[in-house]
Amino acid sequence: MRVLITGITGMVGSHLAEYILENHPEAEVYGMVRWRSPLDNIQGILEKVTLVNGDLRDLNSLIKIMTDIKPDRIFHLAAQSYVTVSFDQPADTLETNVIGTTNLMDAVRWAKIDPRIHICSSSEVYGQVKEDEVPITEHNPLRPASPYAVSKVGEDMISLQYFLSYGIKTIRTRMFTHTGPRRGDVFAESTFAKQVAEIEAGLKPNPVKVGNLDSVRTIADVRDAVRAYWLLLEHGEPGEVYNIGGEETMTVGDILDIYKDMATCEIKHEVDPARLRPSDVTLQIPDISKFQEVTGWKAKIPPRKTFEDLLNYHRHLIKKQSV
Ligand SMILES: Nc1nc2c(ncn2[C@@H]2O[C@H](COP(=O)(O)OP(=O)(O)O[C@H]3O[C@H](CO)[C@@H](O)[C@H](O)[C@@H]3O)[C@@H](O)[C@H]2O)c(=O)[nH]1
Repeated sequence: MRVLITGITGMVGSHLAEYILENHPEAEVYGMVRWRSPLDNIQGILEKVTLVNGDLRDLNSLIKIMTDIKPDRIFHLAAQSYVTVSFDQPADTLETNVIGTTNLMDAVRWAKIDPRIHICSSSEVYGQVKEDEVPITEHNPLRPASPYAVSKVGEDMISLQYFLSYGIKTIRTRMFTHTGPRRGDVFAESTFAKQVAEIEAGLKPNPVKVGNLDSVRTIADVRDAVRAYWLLLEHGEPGEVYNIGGEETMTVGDILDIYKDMATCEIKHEVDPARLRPSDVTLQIPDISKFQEVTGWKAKIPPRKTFEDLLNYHRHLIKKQSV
């Protein structure tokens, strides 16, 4: 079986590749990279995967990849995934996420192949829900509150349309917050961990800079998330959409408190107005029963362990950089 991962160099893509290599040795893993993608996250598996050059904005490059590899499964993870940046660069976000996904599916049509395709939509498509609208099911209304969220609605819907029009076997997930080692340092729980590690190492003054600490999230570990994605393409129904996420609910402020507790010195914090968004999504609690019924998936790693591993990841990077 040939498996193609777009976004293999990112946090999720790299963990997914490792999961497949370890648990499904019969699979040949291909990863799509842009020529300038940093390969740090996949250093340990470079000899076990085949990298192919491509760009979501370049249809020809995708057609070549599909024709050459003829993947049986595609995990489409590549995206502009940062909400804050999407407010500054909305068109760029829409182009990568919506046009890029459309190109990917057109390439599959052109190559006349019939893979099962995981489309990574997002919990952000539900936007700001009301208190009586949680837990969020797949039937909640879509009220995107950022250009990023709009781009994920577009990606989600175009993938459904390609299934309805052409029978392309897209299976969509709306993943709630997932994190762990290798998480980009722009996201809340990762920037907090990095700043704590820098303060511990004497590289940055106290306090930790923060944005809105009141947002409610559930946390899933990225290593549980990639196992969920594998199960999705094994057991999910083409054309369907599934919520996936963690079960423990907490505020972003609670996450900061966990790091304060783990830190080797006293940590203060301060709100940085630049970290506040024009509109924020402050309540995200998923109902994941549809996905669990189909796959039997259950998270194994508790959030505290996830945060500990993420903090240690940043501590390790800082140590490496200072050598
Ligand atoms: N980034 C960031 N967010 C902060 C900060 N302080 C507080 N926050 C708040 O923390 C919440 C989470 O923000 P992010 O970590 O940037 O993630 P997100 O907006 O929830 O989006 C993430 O999850 C989605 C669902 O899985 C993903 O689709 C998306 O790509 C991203 O990974 C938001 O309410 C944000 O305002 C900070 O210093 N930085």
